[in-house]
Amino acid sequence: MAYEKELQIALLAVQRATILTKQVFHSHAKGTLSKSDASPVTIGDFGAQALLISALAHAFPSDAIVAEEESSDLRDNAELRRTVWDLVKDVQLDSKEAENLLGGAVKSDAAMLDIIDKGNSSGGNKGRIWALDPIDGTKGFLRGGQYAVCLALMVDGDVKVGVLGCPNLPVDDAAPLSVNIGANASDEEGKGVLFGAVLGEGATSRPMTRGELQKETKIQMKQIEDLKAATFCESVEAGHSSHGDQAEIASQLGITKASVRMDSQAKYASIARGAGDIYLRLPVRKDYQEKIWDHAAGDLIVREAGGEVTDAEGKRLDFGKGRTLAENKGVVAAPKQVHGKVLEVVKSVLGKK
Ligand SMILES: Nc1ncnc2c1ncn2[C@@H]1O[C@H](COP(=O)(O)O)[C@@H](OP(=O)(O)O)[C@H]1O
Ligand SMILES: [Mg+2]
Ligand SMILES: [Mg+2]
Ligand SMILES: [Mg+2]
Repeated sequence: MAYEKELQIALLAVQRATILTKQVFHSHAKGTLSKSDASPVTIGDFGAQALLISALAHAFPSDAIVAEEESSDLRDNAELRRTVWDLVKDVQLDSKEAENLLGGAVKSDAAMLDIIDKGNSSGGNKGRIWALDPIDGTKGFLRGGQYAVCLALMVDGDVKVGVLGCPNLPVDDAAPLSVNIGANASDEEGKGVLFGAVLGEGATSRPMTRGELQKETKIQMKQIEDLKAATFCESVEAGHSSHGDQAEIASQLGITKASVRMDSQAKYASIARGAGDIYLRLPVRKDYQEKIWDHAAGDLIVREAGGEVTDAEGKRLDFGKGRTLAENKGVVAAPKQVHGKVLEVVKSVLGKK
C-alpha cells in the first residue's frame, strides 16, 4: 500500500490530538480568544496543533506544514500559554509503541510555541506539504456541535493522504443522519470515528480509541437513484455558506427533506460513509477564499468513497495555490453519478443572481 506510514502516523496523531480536544470539550473554560478576522480560537485549537505538528516533525522532519493557528497570542499571554502547556504536556496515547511512533511528549513550553509556528508554510504545488486544522468547526466545538481534527498530505499540490477525526459522530457508518446531529453533540459511548483515505486506495472508517488503531472498514457513498430522496448537508453558520441559495438548489432538485446542518468537515465524512448524500457550500462573501485545511482531507475521503468534489463552477479544488483555494469558489460534493445534475442546478441558481 502506498503512503502506509504517512497514513498510520496521521491516524495516530489525530487520535492523540482528540484526547486533548475532548478534555477541553468537557471543561468549562475553553480559553476562547477572538482572532483578527473575528473568528474564535481556543486552548483546544492551540494544544491540538502543537500535538499534531510535534508528531509530524518527528516522523517526517523534512515535510512542510500549512496549519491554521500561530503562537503569537500565547507568546503575549503567559497565563494562556501555561493553560495550553498544562494540557499538552500530559496528553499521550495509552499504547507506548504508538506514542513512540509520534516521538513522545513535547519537551517544554518554549518548544511548544516553536512547534505551533512550524505550521507557517505558504503551501504551493512543490514537494510534500501537510495541511492541518487542529479543530475544524471551532464555533461548533464551543456550541457543543460537531467538530473535526483534520490532516492531509499533499505531494506536488495533489492530496495523497487524508485523515479526519470526528469525536462526536456515531461510530456506526449506517446510522442515519438525524437533523439534530449538529447540536447537543456528545462524545459518549458509541461516538468517535477516524476516517482515512489514500489516493487510489479507497476510504475507511474505524472507531476512535485512546491507544492503538482499531481495524478499519471500507466506506462508500450511497448509490442514489432518485435525487428527491437525497439528504443534503450544509454549515450551521449562515455566514460560511448561503443557506438561501442552498435551499433554492435543493428545492429545484426536488429534495424535500430539511437540510442537515453541522459544523466542520464532519459533513464530508458523513456523505462519504453514505449517512448523507450531498454537501453544498456556496459563498456568501465574494472576497472570501476557502482555506486548504478546511477541505483537503474531506475532498480526498469523499472522492475515494465514490464521490466527486468540485467548486461551484465545476472545477476540481486546487490545493496547490498556497494557503487558500485561491482559484475556487464554493464546494459541491455528491456521488459521482449525480454530481453533474447537482452542478447544473447550482450553476443555474447562482447564474440568476
Ligand atoms: N466567510 C466564510 N466563508 C466560508 N468559510 C469560512 C468563513 N469564515 C470562516 N470560515 C471557515 O469555516 C470553517 C468552518 O466551516 P463550517 O461552517 O463548515 O463548520 C472555519 O474553520 P475553523 O472552525 O477551523 O476556523 C473557517 O476556516
Ligand atoms: Mg478557525
Ligand atoms: Mg477549519
Ligand atoms: Mg480550525
